[in-house]
Amino acid sequence: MDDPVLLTGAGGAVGAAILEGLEDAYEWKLMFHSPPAEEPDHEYLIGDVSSEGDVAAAMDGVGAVIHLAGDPRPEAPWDSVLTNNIDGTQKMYEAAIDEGVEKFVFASSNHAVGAFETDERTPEMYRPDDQYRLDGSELPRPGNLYGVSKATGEVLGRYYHDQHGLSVCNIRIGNLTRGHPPIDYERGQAMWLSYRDCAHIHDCALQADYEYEIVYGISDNDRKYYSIERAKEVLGYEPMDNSAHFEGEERVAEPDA
Ligand SMILES: NC(=O)C1=CN([C@@H]2O[C@H](COP(=O)(O)OP(=O)(O)OC[C@H]3O[C@@H](n4cnc5c(N)ncnc54)[C@H](O)[C@@H]3O)[C@@H](O)[C@H]2O)C=CC1
Ligand SMILES: O=C1O[C@H](COP(=O)(O)O)[C@@H](O)[C@H](O)[C@H]1O
Repeated sequence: MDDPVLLTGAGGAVGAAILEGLEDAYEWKLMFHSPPAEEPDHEYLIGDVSSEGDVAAAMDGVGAVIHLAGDPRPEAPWDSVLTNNIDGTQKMYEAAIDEGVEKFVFASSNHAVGAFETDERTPEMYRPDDQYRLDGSELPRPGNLYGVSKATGEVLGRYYHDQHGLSVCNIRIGNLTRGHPPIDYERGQAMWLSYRDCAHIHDCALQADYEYEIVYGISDNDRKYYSIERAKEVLGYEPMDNSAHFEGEERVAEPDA
């Protein structure tokens, strides 16, 4: 990727994981919602993804996009997800088409399919011996309006890919936590995404060749109900981490060589 990569939501947790892992791998153009506490080492701008003018300025001169900006709260109200997540993502796609961007990586979420976790399936589906898997080919099944907004972002990508040909990768991110998996939270351990695996899967999504993809962004956890086979096959994703390698905050096993 020779042209700069636009990273929206650069000031957030996922943005931090990506920048920590891939700081020198790309020429970054960062978009923040409010001024960052420290002066970034990369080109940046302040803007709102629901503003056509801000988005056009952000997109100017970039060859690829990682779109993270939005309201990440599972309990977010409709007004917020409508503006920040749905309208913001549609404006990002329009501007990407106008700019001739090649690749668009969208931060989707486990909550786009949260309602597959029925009373009958849980908590067994969170456990290592359970064989239930979602693989990205299933229809969205959100359990909240935030999940609806993420499913809508995926469908917007489908539309802009089919009509305009840009490559789109939707990463249904699990639960990103720094340093160790969530503690005393089986669901979170089953969908843990470590910081370095987060950076790696986004790197893969910038490098690989594909048309339109939906993949799960989790580490290679023994507990899992999301298949990572599609991410491995299409993107070349090779996760390093596994929530089973931790007891609480402490790492008790190393990744397989
Ligand atoms: N952290 C996680 O485990 C997961 C995150 N995601 C998704 O990844 C993305 C990033 O999430 P996090 O970094 O955790 O959230 P975060 O809240 O730490 O970062 C989101 C960033 O987007 C910015 N933002 C919000 N609305 C904006 C707008 N209208 N215009 C411009 N910027 C705006 C915020 O200022 C913030 O810096 C979100 O889209 C979220 O839905 C999906 C699944 C799991
Ligand atoms: O999409 C997201 O998912 C993670 C995990 O969901 P949770 O309901 O198990 O906490 C969430 O932490 C994050 O805020 C959200 O953006």
